[in-house]
Amino acid sequence: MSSREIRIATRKSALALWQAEYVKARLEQAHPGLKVSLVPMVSRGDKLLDSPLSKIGGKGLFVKELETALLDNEADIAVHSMKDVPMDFPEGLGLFCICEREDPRDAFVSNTFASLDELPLGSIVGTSSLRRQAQLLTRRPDLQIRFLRGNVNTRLAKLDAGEYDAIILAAAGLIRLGFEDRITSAISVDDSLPAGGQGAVGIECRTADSEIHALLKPLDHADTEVRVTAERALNKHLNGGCQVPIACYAVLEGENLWLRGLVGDPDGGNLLTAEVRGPQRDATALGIQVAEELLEKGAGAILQKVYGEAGPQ
Ligand SMILES: NCc1[nH]cc(CCC(=O)O)c1CC(=O)O
Repeated sequence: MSSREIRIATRKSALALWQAEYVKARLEQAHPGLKVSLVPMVSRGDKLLDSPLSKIGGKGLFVKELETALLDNEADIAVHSMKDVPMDFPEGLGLFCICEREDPRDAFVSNTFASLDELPLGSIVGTSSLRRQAQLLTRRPDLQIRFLRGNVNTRLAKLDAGEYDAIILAAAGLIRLGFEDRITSAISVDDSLPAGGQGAVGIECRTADSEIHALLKPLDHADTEVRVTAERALNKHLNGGCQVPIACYAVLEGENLWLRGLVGDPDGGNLLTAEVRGPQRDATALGIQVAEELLEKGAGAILQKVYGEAGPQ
């Protein structure tokens, strides 16, 4: 390999930096002697942490600055949480690597109560995810959902300050940042179906940079890739992402893939579900099939209501 350096564009949040450092370490391990550096940047989404994401232009905000750095040749790769990566890439960029998935579940975090089931009537739960809210309120219509954004540390601090009886976060983020002991209980995917791509890290780079593609190869995780491919196909067909009340989760069963999808009214009480089993090689078609089934069941009206309030994602 050449002696060129790989520059990683990354947001400055603790989780983004952890993920960038993780990719740096994996690249250095796979290619001894390779030079890898971080190019930290502040995204517009990071500057507007107090507004609901859906109201300020969607999660694409976090990705745009990184993509501009790639296109301007100020960096070579961008490391993303797969659940935050929009479905379509700008001309000249694409996703060229998906790393092994961490725990994909949502985590229940509380200083007082052991699990969702033990929350007293009317408890205050912090989350700003419409996906989590829809599933929580369907199961527990008595709960009061309160807005909660900010990075993982901020969210934990708000819980510790007593603003909430419990909060819901992705287990993966907590584990990566060394807060695994804050996970009071992991919520089964049967009770809170994750967001597409949750727990997986992906790497975006220039389509034409075949030298980088080759260097990224050892970080590919085939099982994760096929699962996330099915989940993203579902999301894409529904025009969604993690700021809309869409959940989807794929697992492998030998040669087959089992994909579950869900669209829920954020106010609770109306959860539409669909699932399919089929060959792994049909991952994209299976994602579209589950999305179609959700649309047949009325997902369009729920999503229209959300998009209507927030504008397109
Ligand atoms: N939406 C923000 C976000 N993007 C990725 C993660 C966690 C890590 C992951 O899912 O890979 C989180 C935090 C959360 O949802 O609690």
